[in-house]
Amino acid sequence: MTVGVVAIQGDFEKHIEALHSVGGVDVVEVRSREDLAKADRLIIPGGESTTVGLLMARFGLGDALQQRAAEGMPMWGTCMGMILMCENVENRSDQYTLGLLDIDVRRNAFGAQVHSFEDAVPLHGLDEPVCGVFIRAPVVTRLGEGVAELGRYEGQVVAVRQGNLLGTSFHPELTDDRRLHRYFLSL
Ligand SMILES: NC(=O)CC[C@H](N)C(=O)O
Repeated sequence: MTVGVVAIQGDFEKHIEALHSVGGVDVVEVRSREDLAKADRLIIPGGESTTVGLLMARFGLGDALQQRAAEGMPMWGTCMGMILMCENVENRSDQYTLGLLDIDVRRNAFGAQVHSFEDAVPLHGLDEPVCGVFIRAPVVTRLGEGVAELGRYEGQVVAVRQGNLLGTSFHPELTDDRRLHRYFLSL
């Protein structure tokens, strides 16, 4: 199995390290349609969603991603990745998104970079909570019919699944807990 990690900007190297520590998969950095063609599933990391969205649109990677998602490719967006996968950014409605997850999000919902924090987040299907690292994190403000809520923090939805598509507000790649990476690889 080859896992693509979008490597345009952001903390993609942390996801690549996490995948190597889980083992048993090949990893490809995805910057172009050609890179994407080598991948069986895809992680979109944390970063700056405005910048990465513009570059994805410009290089035609966005269209290719939409096509692969429609064909059933498992994809997981963490923080920026979930923002890019959403239908609409509530507090920035002109922002380019891929519209893969039938959700709306609010960006920077817990405040600025200096308000970054870690805390325990209980998730459906996991016995023990994960350590959620929230860095200018979004929350999900609307869930479409086919979208399952996987977890909340302070009453806000911070993890969702829609078929093979996964979104988390926080950054599991910045912890040593690999349960979510394993879960994603099992989809
Ligand atoms: N850690 C992150 O990915 C931050 C996301 C960033 N606040 C954005 O809106 O793009």
